[in-house]
Amino acid sequence: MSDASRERLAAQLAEAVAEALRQDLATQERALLVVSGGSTPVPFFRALAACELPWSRIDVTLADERWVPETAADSNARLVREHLLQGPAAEAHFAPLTTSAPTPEQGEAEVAERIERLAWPASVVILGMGGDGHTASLFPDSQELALALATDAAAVAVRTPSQPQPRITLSADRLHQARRHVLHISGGDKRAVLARALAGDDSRELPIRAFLSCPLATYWAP
Ligand SMILES: O=C(O)[C@H](O)[C@@H](O)[C@H](O)[C@H](O)COP(=O)(O)O
Repeated sequence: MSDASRERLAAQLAEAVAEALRQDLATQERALLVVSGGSTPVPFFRALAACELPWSRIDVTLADERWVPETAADSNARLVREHLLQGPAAEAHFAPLTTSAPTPEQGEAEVAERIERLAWPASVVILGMGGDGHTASLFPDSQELALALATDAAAVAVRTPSQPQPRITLSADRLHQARRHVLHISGGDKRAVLARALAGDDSRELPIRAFLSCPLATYWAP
């Protein structure tokens, strides 16, 4: 593990994402960035927040979220607010993926309505990946995986035996529609999972496979 190389990678990714947003904002009024949660994006969020951008013209949303209040330690919305929406970047319009409804199934329609108002198609989708090949909240053992891979709905509530909380995820279709796709990962374990995904043929085993031909620009550090 090398913190310095992860920081360097985060800075390179931030510059590439900022450039993509600037490019799109040259021809459209607003641009949308879709980010992932987890631990990997934190240095990227900080580096992007430091980039000079017309933040008030940028929408930000998440690829997925745990159905927890924003005060929870593992809320992706909290992560985005604390590390990305800081300084001038606080001017961005952020659309979280949770509501006050007790379950994601009950909140799904309101979330879908909220995110439909954003500047689709997204300029960039940044995906993470877990050791089981999941990306966003498309887990191999999600009960709704087949639905989330096939539906044209924007967001899907998911129940996953391997995960402690219910979640909500953007559908594969909605994520596919973005202009640019990035996979941001670190560590030898994840490189090995990606190699398996590149060699395999079933998105139900390693859901990241559903994005390999987007094309997916991989940002990896040891
Ligand atoms: O909120 C999340 O957890 C993301 O939805 C998930 O898909 C994440 O990108 C991977 O699990 C990688 O997480 P790490 O960056 O923490 O390894």
